[in-house]
Amino acid sequence: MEKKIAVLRGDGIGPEVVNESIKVLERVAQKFGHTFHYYDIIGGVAGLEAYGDALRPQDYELGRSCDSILFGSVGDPRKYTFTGANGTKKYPSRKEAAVKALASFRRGMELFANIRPAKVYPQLIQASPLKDTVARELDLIVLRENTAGIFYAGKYRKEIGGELTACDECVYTWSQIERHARCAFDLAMGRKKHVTMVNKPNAMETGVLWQTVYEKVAEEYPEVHYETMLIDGCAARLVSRPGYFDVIAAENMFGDILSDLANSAAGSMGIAGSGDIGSEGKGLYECAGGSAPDIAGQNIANPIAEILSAALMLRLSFHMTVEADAIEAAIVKVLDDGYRTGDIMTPGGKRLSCSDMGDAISEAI
Ligand SMILES: NC(=O)C1=CN([C@@H]2O[C@H](COP(=O)(O)OP(=O)(O)OC[C@H]3O[C@@H](n4cnc5c(N)ncnc54)[C@H](O)[C@@H]3O)[C@@H](O)[C@H]2O)C=CC1
Ligand SMILES: CC(C)CC(=O)C(=O)O
Ligand SMILES: [Mg+2]
Repeated sequence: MEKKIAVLRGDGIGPEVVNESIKVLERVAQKFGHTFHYYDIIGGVAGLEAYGDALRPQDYELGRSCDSILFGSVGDPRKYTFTGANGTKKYPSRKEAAVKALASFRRGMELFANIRPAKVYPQLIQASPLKDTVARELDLIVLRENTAGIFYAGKYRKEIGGELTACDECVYTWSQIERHARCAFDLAMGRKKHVTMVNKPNAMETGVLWQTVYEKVAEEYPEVHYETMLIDGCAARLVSRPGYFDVIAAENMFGDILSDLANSAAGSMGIAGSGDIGSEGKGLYECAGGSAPDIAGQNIANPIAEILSAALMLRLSFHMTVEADAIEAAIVKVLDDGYRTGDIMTPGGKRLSCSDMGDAISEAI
């Protein structure tokens, strides 16, 4: 098969981990007889520095025209503020910020389903901050809504009554929730048939609408055990009984937070793969974590998150199941062999650099 992949390496550790994903994809191409064509896009802070634009319109069109996008995280808090003419710190508006590169694809391509699996690898159980007995049952998907909510509705920062004031509205439509609900129930049908829809209807009108729509869609899936849970209670249960969950369905901001929580409970953000998918089948694949500026440029990041994201691309957008399985099995083999990057806090093991971990996974395929 031939596939076109847009590659946006992004900022911080983005280029380091994306390069390892491409190494692994090339090994898959060689072994299974595929051809992947890569189309580079410079975006995020790198785009701001190169072109004064976190994502140029022509680069958005390029990404959209490809079969999928492999994306390194964007943003760098070290470069987020800049000094204004009078020496005061200034904060850019969201339109000027690096996140535009990500938001443009998510919104423009209607990639409404952000699939974020989190599971504890038995080999990494001691890396979890949770007790062994609690951690070993963690195997879930956070399905985060990706195109609406507080990230995208009415926003302002202005002076009102002599005081600097800011506002972020949270808006959801019935159809945005409905397509998300169908995706959650379909995912659950292929797993443990359990959907927990997380929101805050006791405080938010959008939460009430989420509940109404989800209840209606749930009627079409009588085999699935459906329930709602308040976001705060869900966060608590994620660390006390993570094995309780199967598919956690959440609006945008809650899903953003819970997916980091679930993956950190599983051992590290360095193993957190993620895929943003729309109804056309195309997707944007990126690790769930950020650009990790604290470890950038040292070749010590864990490439597994980005490699798992590439495997998700093969599985969900290219329907290459055997190939995706091969990547996931190679990761298990490497972990079985005791190889670890520095973020994995297990005793012993052989510490590898980011690029050596990429080599090891690629050789294990
Ligand atoms: N999809 C995207 O483009 C995302 C971008 N960001 C951006 O990333 C920047 C940094 O955000 P933070 O809050 O620091 O979150 P972060 O996820 O980048 O880092 C949090 C912690 O996890 C560690 N970590 C993350 N990924 C790792 C990996 N692959 N290997 C080893 N350790 C890893 C980091 O070293 C750090 O200690 C910000 O500008 C933020 O806006 C954050 C999340 C997603
Ligand atoms: C840069 C953020 C808006 C994105 C984020 O945190 C995420 O996608 O997990
Ligand atoms: Mg996040």
